[in-house]
Amino acid sequence: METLTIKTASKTYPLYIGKGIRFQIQSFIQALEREFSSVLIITDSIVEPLYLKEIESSLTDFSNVYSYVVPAGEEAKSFSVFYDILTFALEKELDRKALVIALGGGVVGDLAGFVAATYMRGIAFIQMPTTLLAHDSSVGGKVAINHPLGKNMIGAFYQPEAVVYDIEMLSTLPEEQWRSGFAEVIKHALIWDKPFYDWLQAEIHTLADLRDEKLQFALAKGITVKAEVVAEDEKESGIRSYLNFGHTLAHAIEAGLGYGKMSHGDAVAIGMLFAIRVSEEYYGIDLELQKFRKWFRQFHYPEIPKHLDAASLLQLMKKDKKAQSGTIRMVLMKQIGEVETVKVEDELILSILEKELEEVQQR
Ligand SMILES: NC(=O)c1ccc[n+]([C@@H]2O[C@H](COP(=O)([O-])OP(=O)(O)OC[C@H]3O[C@@H](n4cnc5c(N)ncnc54)[C@H](O)[C@@H]3O)[C@@H](O)[C@H]2O)c1
Ligand SMILES: O=C(O)C(=O)C[C@@H](O)[C@H](O)[C@H](O)COP(=O)(O)O
Ligand SMILES: [Zn+2]
Repeated sequence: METLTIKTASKTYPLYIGKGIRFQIQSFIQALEREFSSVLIITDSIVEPLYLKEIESSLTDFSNVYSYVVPAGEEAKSFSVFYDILTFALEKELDRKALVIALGGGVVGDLAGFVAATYMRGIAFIQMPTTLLAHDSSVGGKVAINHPLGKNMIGAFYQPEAVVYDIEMLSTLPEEQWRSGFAEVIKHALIWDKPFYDWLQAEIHTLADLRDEKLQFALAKGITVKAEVVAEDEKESGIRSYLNFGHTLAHAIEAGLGYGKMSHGDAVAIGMLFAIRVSEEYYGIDLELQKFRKWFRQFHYPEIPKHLDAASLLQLMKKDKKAQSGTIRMVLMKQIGEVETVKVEDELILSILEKELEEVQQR
């Protein structure tokens, strides 16, 4: 097991990563040296039959352990599910000393974290990520639910007490979730760490290459990038926006298609290629987009859905949280490992979106 330390302006907490460590959850809670009155585990309907009992039975010190199971998938990051969990917590008379455990992927982490952030104005929570993608979502304290008009529009910055990442649980992930999560690993390398990107290029040719030591190495590297960024800028007043590389278009695609129709990571992969293309035009440089496309194709990321329309995507991109006074701000790449967040004219975005859609329609 490795222990990383996540330092932010509001809180410093441990991230434990290793195989089989879910069974040690009780000792990780003891290490917090705090008294908790009860535990509320929030999980989803796919993770529940796989891991919930193991976690419940490992919580040996508590007599009050409650579990709440939400439907699997992005649709659970909704007002109605959020409200139902709060109702459940109130009915069970959870008090301010209750502890929430988010057992699941990014959906459960974001949702349960937002429950913890708002219940009685904030109670403690622990992230127990179960997906590859959640190496990103479980760190840094962005918690949120979606609005039909935009992704993660209602949320908070609220850090967990600890992250317990048992990567043995990734063994049950379906192929498309490995692909989705790997997009955020690539993102972390692209925005911050060229040697890590070179290592990924050299070592990871198919998703099956992400095994054992390579998996833990890649995750620890990705988490380290995220940790370094949020250590400098917890609440996204500056460089934290780099973590949004690829997300301006990704979130527009997710909202435009309807939440859950395309995985977050697939949308981010499309969004990163788009951001690289915009960067080439914006800076007048050659970033060798075709090489990125070729590498991404090896993992079978989808293309931009051809039935989407450029003008509607542009409107959705204007709702992005980085936008200012109706002007889109995107994270663009100058070279691998170096990005910046800049205002981009609608005309440039629209023309590249139109070209992308035309090219996909012709294939
Ligand atoms: N807060 C952040 O900083 C941050 C960062 C990145 C992404 N996100 C958010 O995270 C969400 C995506 O997270 P995700 O990709 O983990 O999606 P997810 O939580 O929906 O999980 C993907 C699927 O895998 C299933 N699953 C989870 N763990 C499993 C396991 N161990 N074995 C088998 N199946 C399992 C889930 O039930 C679900 O069907 C999006 O809502 C995105 O906006 C947040
Ligand atoms: O942690 C961050 O900051 C990120 O931007 C990480 C992203 O991968 C993640 O999808 C995040 O939820 C996006 O945040 P948002 O503010 O654009 O909703
Ligand atoms: Zn993301």
